[in-house]
Amino acid sequence: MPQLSYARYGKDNVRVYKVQRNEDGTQDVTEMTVCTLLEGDIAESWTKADNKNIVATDTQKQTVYVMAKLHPVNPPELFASILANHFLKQYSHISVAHVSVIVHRWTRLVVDGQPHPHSFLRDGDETRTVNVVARREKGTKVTSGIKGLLVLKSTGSQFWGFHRDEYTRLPETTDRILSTEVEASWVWDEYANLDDIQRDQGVFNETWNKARSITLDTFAKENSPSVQNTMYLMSEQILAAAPKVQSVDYTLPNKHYFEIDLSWFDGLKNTGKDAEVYAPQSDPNGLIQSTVTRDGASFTSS
Ligand SMILES: O=c1[nH]c(=O)c2[nH]c(=O)[nH]c2[nH]1
Repeated sequence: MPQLSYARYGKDNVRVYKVQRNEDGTQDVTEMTVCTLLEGDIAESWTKADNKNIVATDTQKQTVYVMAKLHPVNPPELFASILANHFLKQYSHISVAHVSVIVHRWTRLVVDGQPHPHSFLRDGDETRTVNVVARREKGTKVTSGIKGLLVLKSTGSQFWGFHRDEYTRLPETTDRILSTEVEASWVWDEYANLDDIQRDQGVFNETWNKARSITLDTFAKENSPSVQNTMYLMSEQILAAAPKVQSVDYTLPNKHYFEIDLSWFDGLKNTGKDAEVYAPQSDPNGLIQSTVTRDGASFTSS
């Protein structure tokens, strides 16, 4: 007999914008994309065509809008937790609520040397990410992150001493271009309830800013021996800076820039120390991933 061994459902790509009108006449804006997914006593919709326990995905979407009106949307960790816990409170047959939030950049414009009160710039595709899983009677797991942060350094990166055998063609290098699109996330110690998350709300923005600076500073300053080592140094520093973070994940593509031999054209020198013109590669790319946990924390790869 086939069995429904896992099911969840919800609304993805719910786009929400909220404005905050401040007393001094300035305005703040937040634009986000939300995904909600619910688990619980819902199997009979799949197996018996009985929808009585189905909170329609449209209802979930309307709830996102109502919660965004009734509650702060910043920090996104708090908003996602409010939303997830609302689903558990409102629907006794729902046992797990997953909420993810992607916050898009709207950076205040500087006009005539002054921050403009109500005009903003989309300065890049980088997003702030939050993933919350609230389990009935078990607490709320919050994961925060950065995605789409594209960086490049034109020197200060090496890669040598790697394993060589009959399949190896890559030469060793002590000076190469390093470029990656940072995806980083950090998992918070599990929260027992929404009040604890509310109490901690200041720490989420602070940690996001620190994680972003650590990522950028380490990328720029280290003479990197490998993407692997660089991401480990970043992870260690985030754990040191945020005592309530239990683990840090990085996913870093290695976006290659190939040297071009132009010696066929009048003996032009464009390799090694003479390399100036390179061919950026869209694919394939290296892909380096790791999870760094605090001492004693266990981890099983999925
Ligand atoms: O930093 C790197 N790590 C690797 O594992 C690797 N492999 C490769 O071809 N280039 C690189 N660079």
